[in-house]
Amino acid sequence: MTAEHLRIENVALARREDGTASGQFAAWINTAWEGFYHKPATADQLEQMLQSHEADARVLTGVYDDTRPAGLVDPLVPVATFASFAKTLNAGAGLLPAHLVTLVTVRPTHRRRGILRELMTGDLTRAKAAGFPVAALTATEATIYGRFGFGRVTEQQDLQLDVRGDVRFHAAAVGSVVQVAPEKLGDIAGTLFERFHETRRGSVGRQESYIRHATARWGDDGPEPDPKQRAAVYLDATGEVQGFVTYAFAGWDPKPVTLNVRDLVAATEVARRELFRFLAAHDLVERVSYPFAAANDPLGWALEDAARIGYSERGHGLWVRVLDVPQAFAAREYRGTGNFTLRVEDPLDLASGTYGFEVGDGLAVVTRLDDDAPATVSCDAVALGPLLLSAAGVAELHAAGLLRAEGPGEPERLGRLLDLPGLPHAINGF
Ligand SMILES: CC(=O)SCCNC(=O)CCNC(=O)[C@H](O)C(C)(C)COP(=O)(O)OP(=O)(O)OC[C@H]1O[C@@H](n2cnc3c(N)ncnc32)[C@H](O)[C@@H]1OP(=O)(O)O
Repeated sequence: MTAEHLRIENVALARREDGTASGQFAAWINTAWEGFYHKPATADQLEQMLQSHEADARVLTGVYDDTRPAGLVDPLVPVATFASFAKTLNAGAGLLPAHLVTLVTVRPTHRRRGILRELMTGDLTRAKAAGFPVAALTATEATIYGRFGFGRVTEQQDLQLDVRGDVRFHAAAVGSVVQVAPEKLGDIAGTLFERFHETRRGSVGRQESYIRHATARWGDDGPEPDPKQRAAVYLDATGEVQGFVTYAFAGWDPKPVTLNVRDLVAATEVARRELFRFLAAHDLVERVSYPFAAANDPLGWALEDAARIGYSERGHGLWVRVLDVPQAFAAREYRGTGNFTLRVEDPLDLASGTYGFEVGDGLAVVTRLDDDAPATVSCDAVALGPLLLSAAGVAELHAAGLLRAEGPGEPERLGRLLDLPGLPHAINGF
């Protein structure tokens, strides 16, 4: 529990009479930025942040410590920040309303006193009451959020493509790539992402900042225009736009000379391949670096020489917390026909219970049973995210100790119902 002198307050997305961001909003943003070691926001940046927060309809929470000496500290400055907003998660057979958590910071003077625990517990409880079947976040450190029932569902890594010489692809080029001014991506970027999002298991909806980045109104250094950014779109043989990429030259000093992809969204695998072919065709550049590669990126199969690809910065991507088991697991795909009973133990008591699954025709009917109904398999809340998105096979989750199956051969039988081809993947963070 936080101490009595700490106040938890909702921070309004408010403006002063002159239209600029309110002092409380400004102090909240600057505290959150300080938590991630950014410089304080300029007035223009604050306005950008306010607009994007309004577009996302974000809910901001600040924690205030009134015992700090008033002469030394502006009382509007929080000691902790926490934000959430609503998007969707592609669970495989449908898009689930998803409660997204972001900008969690606690000042060093107040850390490890239970502030995060209190904020997260209250927030997830309210999200469940509001009807969200899942919550999600992208984490700075892997060891923080499992205790709150978030399980890792995607991996992401930097892909480095060696583009020295002639990069050869198995398939002949199709369609065409057109270089465009980034501002032309205004409508295209959102539409293409929605097409990707509707088809890719594990994808999570994008916040407003992605459009601002795509159009170079925001750059790598924050919410301000970035003239370094370039853009291109891919058109298929019928002339329909099927993908876009934004990228920037990293300069002549870092070696190898690198082109950094900032965003690449393709509605088809062919569009993705052709955008990489375009990137690989840049003269004077030795390497193309792409930051959102999946654990087993398909680009390797497109190249005659897969050894041109290297990976670095392998890390966790999206973390998912199931809040409502029947609703979440009804939006997932299944295989075969059969049934099983799952018991969930949840330290926050949000998803606890025993659930019956009747699987058939690629879907499942999931119902809550009496808590003491016999279970064929049991797990803690932290395993629900990976199980929901089939981020690992049942046998792997069982061997990892995340799933406990009650009989010989049970993991294999459940795997035949639950294991899906391919891995979930998300191409954004928040
Ligand atoms: C979704 C996002 O925004 S990800 C970004 C998270 N923020 C950051 O990384 C910025 C820098 N770090 C911080 O601001 C803080 O240290 C936070 C937010 C990570 C933790 O806040 P605190 O208030 O200190 O956490 P709190 O005291 O509530 O700890 C809750 C639990 O998490 C654990 N914990 C807290 N921080 C960490 C950590 N960095 N690594 C591992 N465990 C942690 C605590 O041990 C505690 O465990 P327990 O309750 O099971 O015994």
